[in-house]
Amino acid sequence: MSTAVAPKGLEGIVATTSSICWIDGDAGVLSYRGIDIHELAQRSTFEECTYLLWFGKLPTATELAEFTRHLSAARELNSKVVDLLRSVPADATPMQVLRTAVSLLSIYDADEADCSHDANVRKSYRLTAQIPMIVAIFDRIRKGKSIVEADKSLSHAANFLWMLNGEEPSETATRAFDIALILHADHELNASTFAARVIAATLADIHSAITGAIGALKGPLHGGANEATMRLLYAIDKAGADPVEYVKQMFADKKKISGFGHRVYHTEDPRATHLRRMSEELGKVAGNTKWFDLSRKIELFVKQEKKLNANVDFYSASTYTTLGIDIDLFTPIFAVSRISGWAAHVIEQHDDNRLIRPRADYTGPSYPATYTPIEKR
Ligand SMILES: CC(=O)SCCNC(=O)CCNC(=O)[C@H](O)C(C)(C)COP(=O)(O)OP(=O)(O)OC[C@H]1O[C@@H](n2cnc3c(N)ncnc32)[C@H](O)[C@@H]1OP(=O)(O)O
Ligand SMILES: O=C([O-])CC(=O)C(=O)O
Repeated sequence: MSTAVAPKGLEGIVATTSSICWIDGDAGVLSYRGIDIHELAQRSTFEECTYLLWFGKLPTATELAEFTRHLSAARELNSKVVDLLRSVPADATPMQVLRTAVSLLSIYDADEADCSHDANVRKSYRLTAQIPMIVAIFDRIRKGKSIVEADKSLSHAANFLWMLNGEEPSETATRAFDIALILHADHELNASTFAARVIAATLADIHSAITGAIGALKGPLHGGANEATMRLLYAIDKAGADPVEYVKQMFADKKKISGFGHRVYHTEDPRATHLRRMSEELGKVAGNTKWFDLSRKIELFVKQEKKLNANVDFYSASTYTTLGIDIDLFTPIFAVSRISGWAAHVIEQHDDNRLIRPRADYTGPSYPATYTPIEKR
């Protein structure tokens, strides 16, 4: 066995084969099953991308209609899960609640322990339909509003906005949200997907894998960075500060700027290109480009000073704020989309499984260390 130690954080290590997502971090290319993300963002829908991720090809019109019907039919939540959403403290964060509710879902899922391909696909439909429901229902409960029933005639994006706001979303908001879902759907072996695959590789069920993935997504170095970005924008705005001076001070204090940098991209994150445009366009439609303008000033300065590019989380912050979405829903909304990629990876892992179990380079006391009896320590 090789004794070479992998680079810290496993940077650059190829840990598995996968046919789902291909990234060229130097050229700024992201593709789902080989299809460029720019083309998908312009021409596809979240439903079609999810089909592509799960089944490895674009659907025919009949296949897409069938898939969409299955996905919307799965918009059902066990009443025990709704009871949980009612019983948690109103100040619980939506990410805490989502992680807990997805874990609870497994108890009421008829296929829970079945890790066969077909059972995984059935559970993937359910999880993909249920995660947005959990996010929307909890948000309404904590605000003292009545729950809005799912509308099975609406698209995935429109139904989420409908259940969240209780009013039919505009076409502009629905399409913007759908594009955001497309952009966030998968990203190869990012931390949450890798966590999901490690869990799945023990032959644990998909709910366990997705519960773990949600836990990994929550961190500010990963999906939590979209919330952290918006908190930064609010802090600058509230202080009435010059964004460049504010960020300069953060650099001086050795603080990281959320929404910048990436382990794989060494150039523009192709998803940021779309989110930047959406942030600006939605701001213009809403008659308020304040958050876009502030973001752009920060982006130009960070790029100039540190050669760091905005990642997917940077402009999703101002985009979601302009869509009227609360800050602590940003990371749950990442999960509303990423469930499609997580599911694809769990299915792929279970279809050709081997336990994932690397080694550690031991740096503790040398062996054999003395066991001193407790009374002599
Ligand atoms: C969906 C996603 O998960 S996208 C990523 C979301 N996360 C963020 O936006 C959080 C901010 N960004 C970061 O923390 C990092 O860029 C990560 C976590 C995304 C990538 O991390 P790594 O590949 O491990 O890079 P690492 O953190 O080692 O950074 C390398 C160097 O760039 C600096 N750097 C990287 N990102 C930033 C940043 N956002 N702000 C300031 N400096 C940064 C580091 O301080 C480090 O500098 P040093 O070599 O002088 O110590
Ligand atoms: O790939 C990564 O490390 C993080 C990321 O951009 C994502 O998960 O979308």
